[in-house]
Amino acid sequence: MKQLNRQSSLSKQHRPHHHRLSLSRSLASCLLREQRLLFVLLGFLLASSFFLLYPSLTPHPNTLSSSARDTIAARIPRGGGASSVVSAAARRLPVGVRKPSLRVVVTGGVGFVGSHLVDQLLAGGDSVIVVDNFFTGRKENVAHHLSNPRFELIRHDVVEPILLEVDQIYHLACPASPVHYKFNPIKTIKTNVMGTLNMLGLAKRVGARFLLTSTSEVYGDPLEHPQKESYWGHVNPIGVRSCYDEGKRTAETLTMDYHRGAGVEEKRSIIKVQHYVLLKMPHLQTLRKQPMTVYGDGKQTRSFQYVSDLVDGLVTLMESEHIGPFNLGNPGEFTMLELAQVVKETIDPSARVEFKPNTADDPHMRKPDISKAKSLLHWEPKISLKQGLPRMVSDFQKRIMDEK
Ligand SMILES: O=C(O)[C@H]1O[C@H](OP(=O)(O)OP(=O)(O)OC[C@H]2O[C@@H](n3ccc(=O)[nH]c3=O)[C@H](O)[C@@H]2O)[C@H](O)[C@@H](O)[C@@H]1O
Repeated sequence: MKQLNRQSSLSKQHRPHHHRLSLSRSLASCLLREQRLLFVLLGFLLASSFFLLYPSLTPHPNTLSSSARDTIAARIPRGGGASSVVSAAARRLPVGVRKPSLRVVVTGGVGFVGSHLVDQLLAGGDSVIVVDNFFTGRKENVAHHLSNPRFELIRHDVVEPILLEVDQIYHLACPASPVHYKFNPIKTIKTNVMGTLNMLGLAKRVGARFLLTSTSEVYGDPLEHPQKESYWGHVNPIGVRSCYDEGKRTAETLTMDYHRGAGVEEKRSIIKVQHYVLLKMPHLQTLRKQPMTVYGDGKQTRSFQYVSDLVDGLVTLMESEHIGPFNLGNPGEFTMLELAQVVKETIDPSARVEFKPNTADDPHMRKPDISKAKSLLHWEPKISLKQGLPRMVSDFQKRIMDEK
């Protein structure tokens, strides 16, 4: 009996130990069960990330080779700033992952900005289709790509619909200088409205990204200085320039409406807008040995951007996940008289200035605020007016030679 009691007291003494043991066992088995689940989850994650990354890791025949990168670098003197494009592209892609080749449409691609953009896209390994009606653009601007199998040139007016299978659309087609857009104002507004509608319709149908090149003219004669993207502008809606200013503003409205609508109907379509301040320098007149025309008293201010900086900004914006508008301009502000002086100093000290009466609704000042592009796109122009002018001389001299 004593023994029995001792045993029962012993078993009582051992019970907490047993209890702890069984507790830790059940805890261990529970952990093991959970770990199993953890291992299953880990395996699933590894497998899915492998399959997601696999297509981009597979080398594509058209992906950027080191020699293609050299080609970009070799173009820097002509376009300038291309090295920053390579670094901008590299910034967004993980190490070892190459940019897949895309099919890209550039409307207005034989124009001044368009042709420099085409150079860069082809150098980056993309396939490019240019759609242009040759209103102001010239075939010579893209002649060096005609034998490239990744390049296609279509003579087409964007006011008519066009069907293409593409991944990205850069919509640049538009008469751009006052002389050209005032030449046929009805056609100018038709191009901006119907042309933009047609290209947006295409973007929606094929799920392509869309980028509209707007203009700083949407700010009109601004009452805010410098101009932020949030500024609504001060535009004469019935003046002689409104076919262009209001045309581009409507094009922006359409783009944002398609973006908002497309967010519901077509999730793949990411629509972007941008403004920029134009650079077309230097005065071709100086190179042609003609006097430089300065309208009004020449005290109106403008900002001038070197074309490669702009192209860099356009590509960076298209590749990013941000929706516009973005000011892609150079905040350096000059009066027209200061510009004429810089042109004289850098191109021809004997160049003369000829004053002419100013055109109606000419803006008094223009300077973009680019803080949004700087903080979100990590983009800013690199080439100043003084650095840009000499670089452009050889390019423009070649254009003048081609004209003869
Ligand atoms: O903000 C600006 O100043 C302009 O900058 C660029 O224009 P840009 O390259 O300077 O001017 P052009 O060399 O005249 O290029 C315009 C291109 O559009 C083409 N275009 C013009 C009119 C038209 O109806 N369809 C069309 O395809 C022209 O043939 C030309 O190739 C952009 O293409 C314009 O959208 C923008 O308005």
